[in-house]
Amino acid sequence: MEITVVGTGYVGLVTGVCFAEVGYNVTCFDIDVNKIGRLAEGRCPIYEPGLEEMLQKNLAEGRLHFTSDSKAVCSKSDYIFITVGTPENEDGSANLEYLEAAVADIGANLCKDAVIVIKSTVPVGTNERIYKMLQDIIHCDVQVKVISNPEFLREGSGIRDTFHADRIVIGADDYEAGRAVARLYEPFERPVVQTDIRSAELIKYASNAFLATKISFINEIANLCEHTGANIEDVAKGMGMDQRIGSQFLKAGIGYGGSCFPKDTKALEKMTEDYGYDFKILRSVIEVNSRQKQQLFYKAKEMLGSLRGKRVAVLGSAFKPHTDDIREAPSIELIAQLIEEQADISVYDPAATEKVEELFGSRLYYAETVDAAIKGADIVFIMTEWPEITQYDLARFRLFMREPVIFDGRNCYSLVEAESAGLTYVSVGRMSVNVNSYIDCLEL
Ligand SMILES: NC(=O)c1ccc[n+]([C@@H]2O[C@H](COP(=O)([O-])OP(=O)(O)OC[C@H]3O[C@@H](n4cnc5c(N)ncnc54)[C@H](O)[C@@H]3O)[C@@H](O)[C@H]2O)c1
Ligand SMILES: O=c1ccn([C@@H]2O[C@H](COP(=O)(O)OP(=O)(O)O[C@H]3O[C@H](CO)[C@@H](O)[C@H](O)[C@H]3O)[C@@H](O)[C@H]2O)c(=O)[nH]1
Repeated sequence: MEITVVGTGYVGLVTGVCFAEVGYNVTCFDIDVNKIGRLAEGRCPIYEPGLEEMLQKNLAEGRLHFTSDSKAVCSKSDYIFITVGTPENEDGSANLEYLEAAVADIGANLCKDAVIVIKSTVPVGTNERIYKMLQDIIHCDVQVKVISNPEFLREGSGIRDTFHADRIVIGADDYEAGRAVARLYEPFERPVVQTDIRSAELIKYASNAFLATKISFINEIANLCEHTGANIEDVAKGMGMDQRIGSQFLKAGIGYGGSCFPKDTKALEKMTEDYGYDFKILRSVIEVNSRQKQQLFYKAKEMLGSLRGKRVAVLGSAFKPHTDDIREAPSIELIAQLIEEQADISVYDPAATEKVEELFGSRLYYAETVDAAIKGADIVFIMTEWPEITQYDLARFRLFMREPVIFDGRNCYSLVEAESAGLTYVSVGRMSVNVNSYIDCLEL
């Protein structure tokens, strides 16, 4: 059995490495020749716990291969998993140009029967369109099937999520072809949901939009806590213990970021618009998130006035811990606002510094430790709950900062500990200082 994975981003690499780990012969293909060169040497281009070790093991054992020659993979593959990016167009719709280019390449080179499995997140109807596209391109006498198999892994826990997936979703209009893909997943021993192809495509968007809704909902409740004096952590705990609600994705903060929720909620909104439907909840979820992302900045302005010339340390820039991904990270928007304010900015992140530097260059100071980032700072913004930050000794803020003022977007510390460490500490949905009026100054 020969499996090809097209695209070596997060999804492609984790998929390829995990299929190899359970015993398949896997070839990963990418148009990025440099990336393929590094991968073939066992060097992982992304920060993903456990991935590099598993990659090296499967390379050494001969089950995992990397190539930038699409002709070679198309001539031997039984299953071709497409995992290329589907980023956001300017109007919010999903950009399918990478997917179409990958399909055109496969179609032009395919010379044996194959099942094409689309793992990329794509709008409803795309798999059917891809099938038609392949019918037009393929010139050899081969049979091709197109199956939808959306991916649900999270960055930072991709390998664990693959081996412990809650479900594997397979969408197929050809039932037997769908079963064949389901059988590929048998070594993982996870539940499979097989549906028609359009339902599978929508399961992916609906799942992400629902999780984003939970986050925006709890962030709204957190904002209400700040008006009423309730404590968001107690409220979320009390809500989450109801099994119908569930405790996950009820952590209030500075809004969701990353390469999926922001773009997928917008793509779903655009898709519904195109069908002439007004998805009111989804529109609000997106609006609430964009307001939430600006919250800390406005809290700081409300409390301190102009930030011009202030020394500001931003702790954490990845969109969440255990990844170096900064796509749509709330920290990036904050840093841009701080630059506009002419603040003097230092940034610390244990994994994402290189990517932040690519964006902002010499406009920031890139610290290698929390100590170095906060030294001499007037204000700290906590943007990512890395263990290095949540477990930081609070006494050191007093030691290194002038008059420590901490704006914590991830509720990393207990109010009591922050107070006894002598910090002016502002978090989300927990009334440590009077910030009742800041919401009024948000004009979005
Ligand atoms: N990142 C995640 O955690 C995650 C989780 C679930 C689903 N998804 C979805 O999976 C898809 C991929 O996401 P990602 O974050 O892994 O993407 P990515 O941007 O990290 O990687 C995409 C890869 O595809 C390669 N590529 C582009 N065009 C190609 C072509 N024609 N042929 C071969 N390779 C090509 C790029 O060089 C790149 O290496 C998206 O649709 C995304 O929405 C992502
Ligand atoms: O209670 C919570 C949970 C998450 N977040 C934020 O939400 C964003 C997304 O987090 P998470 O879902 O853990 O990360 P992703 O890697 O983006 O994974 C999501 O997006 C992927 C791509 O579609 C899907 O495959 C996953 O199932 C889905 O969880 C991050 O900014 C988190 O800080 C919160 O603010 N509060």
